[in-house]
Amino acid sequence: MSDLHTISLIPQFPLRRVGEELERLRASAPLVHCLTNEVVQSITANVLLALGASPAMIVAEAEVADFASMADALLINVGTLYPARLAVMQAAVVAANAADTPWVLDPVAAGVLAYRTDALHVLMQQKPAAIRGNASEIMCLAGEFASGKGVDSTAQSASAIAAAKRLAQQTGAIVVVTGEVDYVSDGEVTWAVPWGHVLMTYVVGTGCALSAVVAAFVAGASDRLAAVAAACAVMAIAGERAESACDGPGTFLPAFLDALYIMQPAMLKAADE
Ligand SMILES: Nc1ncnc2c1ncn2[C@@H]1O[C@H](COP(=O)(O)OP(=O)(O)O)[C@@H](O)[C@H]1O
Ligand SMILES: Cc1ncsc1CCOP(=O)(O)O
Ligand SMILES: [Mg+2]
Repeated sequence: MSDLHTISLIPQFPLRRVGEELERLRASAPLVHCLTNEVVQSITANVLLALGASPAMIVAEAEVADFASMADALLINVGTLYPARLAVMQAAVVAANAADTPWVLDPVAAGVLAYRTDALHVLMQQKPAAIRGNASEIMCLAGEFASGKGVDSTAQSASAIAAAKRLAQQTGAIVVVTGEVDYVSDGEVTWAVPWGHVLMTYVVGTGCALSAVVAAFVAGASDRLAAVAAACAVMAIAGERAESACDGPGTFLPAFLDALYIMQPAMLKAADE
């Protein structure tokens, strides 16, 4: 089947379900343990707070296992990986799995460098609830010969749909490949999440912050596929609204945080009626 035919058959995730999932997140205000890179600490915490979740960046080796056990979800982002950080991430993942804390993997720059790619191949076998990456990253983890331009993708998300499905089947995780359209798959069912704006790629950390939002939505979710798709939709819709209220990257970020904060579940639910 051609790629174009496959894409045309992928249904759009319904706004009604986005509203329901956002309502659930706001009611539970999940505590999200973030082990992420230095570049995006602030945008990640601010995005989670604007949405109604509680971020905490607990990084000490002596504390991560305990905190991963008490958090509602854990984020592992390898953007600025080095040996001590990897050891801390491994300890957090083991503790999260022991405590049934769902965790999300952001494979920043998978395929670009051997050290992080090898580490990611180990991490992805440790039962992440979700994996969120751009097209180059997802294709690499799925076993294709792919390499981005540093942390950025050199491929379109549509060209990584088959890779996302395969990676979901291999790992048991919900897999998201982001780009102009995000695709979210459990290996059987795949949703398309449109909206968004290219200006989101001119502000560092929108992808990393999305992975933290995926963790927040996965916390306590009874339908993980829907939770992850809703996370993507909320970010994309906020990106689109922020673009229409800003002049460029500098004013995008505050407008984006405002759009997340004022997003109303009831309006999303009514939009499908
Ligand atoms: N061309 C685009 N048009 C609309 N939204 C986009 C576009 N590219 C990326 N996005 C959005 O930006 C966010 C970050 O995605 P992406 O740039 O793929 O991740 P990363 O920053 O990890 O490379 C996602 O919410 C995605 O939907
Ligand atoms: C620029 C950079 N360098 C290492 S991690 C990082 C942030 C990447 O953020 P994102 O994947 O959200 O674009
Ligand atoms: Mg990224």
